[in-house]
Amino acid sequence: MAAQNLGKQAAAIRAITDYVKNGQVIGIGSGSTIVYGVQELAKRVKSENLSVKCIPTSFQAQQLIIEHALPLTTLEQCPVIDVAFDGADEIDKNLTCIKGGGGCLTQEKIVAYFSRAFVVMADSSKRSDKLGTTWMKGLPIEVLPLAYKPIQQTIEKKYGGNAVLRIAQKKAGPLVTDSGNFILDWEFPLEVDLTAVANGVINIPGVLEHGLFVGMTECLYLGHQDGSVDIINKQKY
Ligand SMILES: O=C(CO)[C@H](O)[C@H](O)COP(=O)(O)O
Repeated sequence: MAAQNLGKQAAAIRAITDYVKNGQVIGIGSGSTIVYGVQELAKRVKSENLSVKCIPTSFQAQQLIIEHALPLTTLEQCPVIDVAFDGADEIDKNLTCIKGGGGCLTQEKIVAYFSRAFVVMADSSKRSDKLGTTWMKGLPIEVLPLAYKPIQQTIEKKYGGNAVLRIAQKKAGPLVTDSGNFILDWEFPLEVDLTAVANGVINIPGVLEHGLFVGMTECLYLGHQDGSVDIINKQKY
């Protein structure tokens, strides 16, 4: 297994071990790290005969839940989630995350927000002293397709940087999210107050969500390639 994947797996196993309890409603994030989390969850559900319900944050997450024969539910049926697990693209010391590298940020943020605990699992390469220095692909912003151009121009004019329309792979044209929208990856100037700007960006009509998760993470599990895991709680900061 690649070194980075060892870190992802170690973090995911430890997070699932610590947080999952019988009877919980569990949010399932998206990306490659959560795959290890779902594998571990399925193992525990089987071996301990746990009764849980899972809420997906994407089509990928829904498929993972189904493939592992875990019970699938919806926010309509279970509007309060006990714990949501997800990966991240970059995380700073305040446990603020950039998410959305996989294009699922809006559903991910909804599920995280309505969870009693939002737990991030990541390999150690995701840790950063300053957001934007290890994840160089920009802050993902989900927008309504009809408004992408004026939103792009407004962000660049008002806040600087480049808001790049994410292009699909193996399909001509832009990437279309699970909710039928476009993503602008905003390569922001490092000197901006990212939280303040993200709060401004969200008020532009046609912007649905951005991938900055501020004050949401209860606990970060950061896995290293030797199998060790740092557990970093919100209270530490
Ligand atoms: O935000 C996400 C998807 O929208 C993912 O959680 C993020 O991209 C991390 O992915 P990975 O676990 O593959 O590193």
